[in-house]
Amino acid sequence: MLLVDKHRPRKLEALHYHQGLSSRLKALANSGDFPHLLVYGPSGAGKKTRIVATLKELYGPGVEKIKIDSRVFMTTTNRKIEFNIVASVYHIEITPSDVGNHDRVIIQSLLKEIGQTQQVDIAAKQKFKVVVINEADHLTRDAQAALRRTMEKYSPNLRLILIANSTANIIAPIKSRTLLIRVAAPTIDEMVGVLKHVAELERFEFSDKLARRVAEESGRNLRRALLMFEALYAQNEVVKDNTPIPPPDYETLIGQIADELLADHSPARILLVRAKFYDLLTHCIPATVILKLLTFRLVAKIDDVLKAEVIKWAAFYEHRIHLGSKVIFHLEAFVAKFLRILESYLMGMEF
Ligand SMILES: Nc1ncnc2c1ncn2[C@@H]1O[C@H](COP(=O)(O)OP(=O)(O)OP(=O)(O)O)[C@@H](O)[C@H]1O
Repeated sequence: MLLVDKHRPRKLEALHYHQGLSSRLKALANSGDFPHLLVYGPSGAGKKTRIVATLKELYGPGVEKIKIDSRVFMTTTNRKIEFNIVASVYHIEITPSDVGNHDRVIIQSLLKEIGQTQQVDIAAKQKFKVVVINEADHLTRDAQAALRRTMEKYSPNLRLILIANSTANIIAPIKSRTLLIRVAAPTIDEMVGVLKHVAELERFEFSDKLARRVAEESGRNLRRALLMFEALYAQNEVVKDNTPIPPPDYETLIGQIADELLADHSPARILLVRAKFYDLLTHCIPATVILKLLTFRLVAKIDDVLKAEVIKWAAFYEHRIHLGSKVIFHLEAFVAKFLRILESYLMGMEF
């Protein structure tokens, strides 16, 4: 098991930082009047960990016994869409953005079904079920409107916890019906505290100086810091204060893709790079993360006049990724576009 999972705190009291927030969540969970929540903050700040701990406070340890259900939904055009649900007796967790534009169907059918049934366990501490919605900021407008309606209609049986990176894409009526909770990224000192704690549990020698370097290089993303910390010990027999910190494997691979594209601009390169894209995708690296990192790597190495154009097309294909279903097409299309822009520039043509 990876350290990020092995040492993930399971209770609100065990969370290392933002103590004020933990005690507020605890008070809410015990108040008997739990509201809908919108939890937002940057990646790796500990949103999910905090929510799982809150659910435990609400329902007790039974909430940790989860199973994965695969369900099939029908769209209005009679297309079948498969969708996975993570559920315990007390709550369910969904990521509607997995089905792109069909997210409204999921929200409507699933929430209606849950909202109309009461808690099965009579001894449950709460009468309502909780629905955790991941990546709520990627929901389409239609899905958000459907969500807003369910919030009003089924509120006796249902509480929503929406997770998002930012509230910018969330419609105002949802914001006004939820309690907004911001989970800020931990400070470097707070991260050093967590890293030292994990090192102690694993009995690793870990100096403050090295902990600080890991925290700083992770960009205040705690998950990334813990992964880097683990890689550091897995790849080196002796770890010193100045041992280079290896970047995650997927970043190295994306760096290689960027170098290969810059070295040769032929169509054959696109084919070669495709295998690497598949490799990343099968390891569950989201296509948007691949596109973003690849763009940053490419932009750092091209002429200034091209930068704005490349970023514009990266944004265009990122949008396409959200709309379409075969992400590989859009990654390849971006690569082809990039090579065309570069070639045109090198040949002195308009791009
Ligand atoms: N308060 C905390 N104390 C100690 N460790 C923590 C704390 N919060 C989070 N962590 C660690 O950081 C890791 C990342 O946290 P988490 O998955 O909750 O982040 P997130 O904000 O939901 O990220 P993302 O938005 O990318 O899904 C967890 O696996 C856990 O090990």
